[in-house]
Amino acid sequence: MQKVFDDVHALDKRCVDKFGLSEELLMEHAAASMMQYIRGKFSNNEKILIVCGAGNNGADGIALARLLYSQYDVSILVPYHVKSAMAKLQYKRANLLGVNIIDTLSVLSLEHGPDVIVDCLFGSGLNRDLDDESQRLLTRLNSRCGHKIACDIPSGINKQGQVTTVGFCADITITMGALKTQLYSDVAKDYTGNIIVSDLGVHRSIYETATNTFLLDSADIKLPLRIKQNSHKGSFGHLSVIVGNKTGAGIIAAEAAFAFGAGLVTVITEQEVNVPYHIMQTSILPENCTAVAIGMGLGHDRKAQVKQILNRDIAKVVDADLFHNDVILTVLNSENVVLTPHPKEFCSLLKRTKLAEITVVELQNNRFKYVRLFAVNYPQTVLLLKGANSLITYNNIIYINPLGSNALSKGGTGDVLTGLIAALLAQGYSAVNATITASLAHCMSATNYPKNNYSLTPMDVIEGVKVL
Ligand SMILES: NC(=O)C1=CN([C@@H]2O[C@H](COP(=O)(O)OP(=O)(O)OC[C@H]3O[C@@H](n4cnc5c(N)ncnc54)[C@H](OP(=O)(O)O)[C@@H]3O)[C@@H](O)[C@H]2O)[C@@H](O)CC1
Ligand SMILES: [K+]
Repeated sequence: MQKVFDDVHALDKRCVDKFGLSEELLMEHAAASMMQYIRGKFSNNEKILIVCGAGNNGADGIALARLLYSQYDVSILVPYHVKSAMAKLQYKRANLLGVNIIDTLSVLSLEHGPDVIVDCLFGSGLNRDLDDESQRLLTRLNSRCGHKIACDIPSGINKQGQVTTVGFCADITITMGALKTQLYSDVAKDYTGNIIVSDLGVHRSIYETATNTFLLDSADIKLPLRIKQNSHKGSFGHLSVIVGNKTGAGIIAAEAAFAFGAGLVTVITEQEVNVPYHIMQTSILPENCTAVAIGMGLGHDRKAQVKQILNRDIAKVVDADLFHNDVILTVLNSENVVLTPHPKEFCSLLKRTKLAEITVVELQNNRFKYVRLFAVNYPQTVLLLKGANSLITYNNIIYINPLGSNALSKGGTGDVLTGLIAALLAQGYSAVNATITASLAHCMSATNYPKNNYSLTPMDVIEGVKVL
């Protein structure tokens, strides 16, 4: 788990004030980390184009050019007059050294384009929409071949993680000092490539302060591995899955839960459904069940039974149609409840809770803002907002799961996730731990799928979970 910050300016300033480092020293480390990456990956004399803006992001790039000069065939493109004091200083040094400085892309030959393009146009100082010239430049850079490196933040991604016009499409983002929230918006996922952090003069653990946002990784998974030999099926919980009129959703969730360690799984259904022999079925909630999964494929029927189940003091994961029903309000802020909406369902939840009345577009442009709003008002409820980077919140902390893949953009995969969370709740995991592990398992299964990114089925995700 790594720390993530909304704003690192305060961290830069703290480094200067508290440890006596200078802005110039921090910048030297930023440039050196990009140099190390390039040296580790590219042999001498490769062609490198560094595109530098007027501020300190540009200054990072000009300093990088100085470090790479003579080992590589380096050019810096400086399309605007350099403005910041550091950019002016770095420009002067690069000039004295004899670095090739150009002001337009058209002087570079198209046939022998650069092997590496480093984007240092805008970083954390992007404070307005890109003008036409910058948009054209980024579009042309994106269309060129070559390994693409973004310095700090791909140019065009703003503080909210939005790309309002054009953004630099990087293979890798080398971000300075610490991870930033804006790199983990859903939109940013198509621009950042891999993300690595550069230390800035002190080790990252010293540079970073406290935060309430964390980035999950595969090491955070806690699989329900069984320890005691002296056990029986009841030792691993009894999950009830409420099956609605779209029966498939509940059955998929039940299958997923069985594969993820639940000792017993029962589907609660009004009419007999076709389930595998190892899954039981009945019409009322068994007394000994230890968790419930409810909402998938439920429609708007069975209101009385739904209300009764939601009122039972039992761990539960709530999904799908229930976000369009005021009955959801009855479970908010009770312990051991996990909500798993997709963006449209979350908008409905925000409306029902009277926290906000917004469109899906507004939500997707500001996912962190609205998840925090919900978290502040319902700190005891675990929320998992689905997306390219799913966000999990509990107790005012946000956990980002960056492992999602487009292979999961399929009907039924959400029902698998519900089943995985419910399986862990049934086995006694806390609501937040169940959600973190299930969310990671879901994504890791999809990533491990050996074929391609279009043919994954919910059953493949379940199969993958079996071999994590
Ligand atoms: N602080 C530190 O200690 C360290 C900082 N570091 C580095 O500094 C970076 C932040 O530098 P920064 O604050 O100078 O901002 P930056 O991203 O270069 O952009 C500002 C310039 O862009 C301009 N501009 C903005 N939007 C625009 C638009 N749409 N279209 C056109 N122009 C636009 C804006 O113009 P202005 O608003 O002044 O008119 C200004 O000239 C950070 O990302 C990291 O790489 C590291 O070296 C580590 C140490
Ligand atoms: K950049």
